[in-house]
Amino acid sequence: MPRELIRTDPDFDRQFEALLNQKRDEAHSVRDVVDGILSDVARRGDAAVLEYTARFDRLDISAGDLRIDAAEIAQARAKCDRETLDALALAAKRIKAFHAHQKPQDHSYIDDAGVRLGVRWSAIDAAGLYVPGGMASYPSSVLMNALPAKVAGVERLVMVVPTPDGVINPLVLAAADLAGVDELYRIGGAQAVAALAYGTESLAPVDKIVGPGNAYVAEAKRQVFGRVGIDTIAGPSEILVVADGDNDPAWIAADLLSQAEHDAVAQSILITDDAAFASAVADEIEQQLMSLDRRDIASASWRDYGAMIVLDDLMQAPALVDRLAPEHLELAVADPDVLFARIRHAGAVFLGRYTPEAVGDYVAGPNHVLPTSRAARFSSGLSVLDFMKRTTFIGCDGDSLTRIGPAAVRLARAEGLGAHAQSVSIRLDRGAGGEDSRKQDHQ
Ligand SMILES: NC(=O)c1ccc[n+]([C@@H]2O[C@H](COP(=O)([O-])OP(=O)(O)OC[C@H]3O[C@@H](n4cnc5c(N)ncnc54)[C@H](O)[C@@H]3O)[C@@H](O)[C@H]2O)c1
Ligand SMILES: N[C@H](CO)Cc1c[nH]c[nH+]1
Ligand SMILES: [Zn+2]
Repeated sequence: MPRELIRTDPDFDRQFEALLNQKRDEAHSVRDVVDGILSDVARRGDAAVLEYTARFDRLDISAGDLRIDAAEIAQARAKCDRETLDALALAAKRIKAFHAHQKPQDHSYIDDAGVRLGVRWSAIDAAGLYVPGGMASYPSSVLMNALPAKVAGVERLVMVVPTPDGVINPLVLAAADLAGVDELYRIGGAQAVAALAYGTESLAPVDKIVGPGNAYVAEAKRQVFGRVGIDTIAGPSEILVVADGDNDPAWIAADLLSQAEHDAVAQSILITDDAAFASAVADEIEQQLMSLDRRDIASASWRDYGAMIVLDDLMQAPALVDRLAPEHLELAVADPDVLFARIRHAGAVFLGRYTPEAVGDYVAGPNHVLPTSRAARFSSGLSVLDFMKRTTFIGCDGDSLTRIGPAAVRLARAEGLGAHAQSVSIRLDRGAGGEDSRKQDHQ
């Protein structure tokens, strides 16, 4: 049974704290296993990747088969039905349009001292896109990973996806083709993250690795950070639904199960102000589980990590939501904006009874690669900005250096860094601001 927390219970605060501290994806064993895989791939390259692929994905191949070639992609595309390809194209169009709005502008200005200052944005050269594939296949995650990178202007898009038993959903390859992925490899887990970070004989390293995945993938990204960039840690899925008693319990049950079915360590939480509604949702979940294909996964997730929280008043919800900082937050109430205005920490918010989280997983437009495990307190979902970085620039002429340079000299001396002081003062001493220096200014 999932946890039940009642606001009026004297033990509520302790129980809520325990819910917050429940660990789903940070087991020590995962950390050590990943550490071993990363160092092995760094040392032995393809040979190690092939061994782990045989062990974890039951796929015995040679190095020449790691990459998925254009012919296999074309064959896969041909196997997809027209309606599904059309749905994929609609999703791609909407995702691209939303992300196009995120493209940042360069800017520069000349300040009061006459110094030219600014910021220039540029794309990273090569991005590694992790598309999960262990327990389900995610064509939608191909689009969510690749399209922001394309909008940003990344030149080399390298996608990895595990193919358990050698099986791959053709729509995953069709999505990669549609999104303009440059290289595809049939590998997953920590070994794929290692290959992207360190490079192997078959795969040149990338600059940044993005994308969701299970606990092994999330931990591998944590461990390679620094050698390469990473996006947020998007681990096992989560949903928090804030719902009043006017909802249909079947709708809310379906929403909670939509994320529970991702992973036995996914988490679904209901917050309501109506105890009878909470128990109707719980009954409905048991009903719906019976006919769900992925009932084993979903019921394990609901049993072990599910929770129902009953409050006296839904206006108590925002403070709890902010502490939970969920990946997805549904506000299934008549006027969601009242609660939304009071909430700051959530990866993505779904407003009103007619916005199920699943519409955001596929076609709404915003990214579904979102921070999990309370990382929404300090990070955001995948965006165009994850594939770009800023370079600042500074341009002094003789006059402006004369204005701000003396303070730099003084601070450099205060830090005991004589060469720093000298590199500024030498220019001031030789007449910055004077006739000769001005001739070379701003060329
Ligand atoms: N947050 C998001 O945006 C988002 C989006 C989609 C999916 N997800 C999440 O991604 C996850 C996908 O997980 P998945 O398992 O289906 O696919 P996955 O591709 O993340 O993981 C599969 C890989 O895990 C590795 N692995 C499995 N067991 C292992 C073990 N015992 N030791 C070492 N490595 C092992 C294997 O290498 C395997 O190839 C789910 O948790 C789902 O909720 C999150
Ligand atoms: N809900 C997942 C993110 O947690 C994304 C996804 C892809 N397909 C279905 N769902
Ligand atoms: Zn989902």
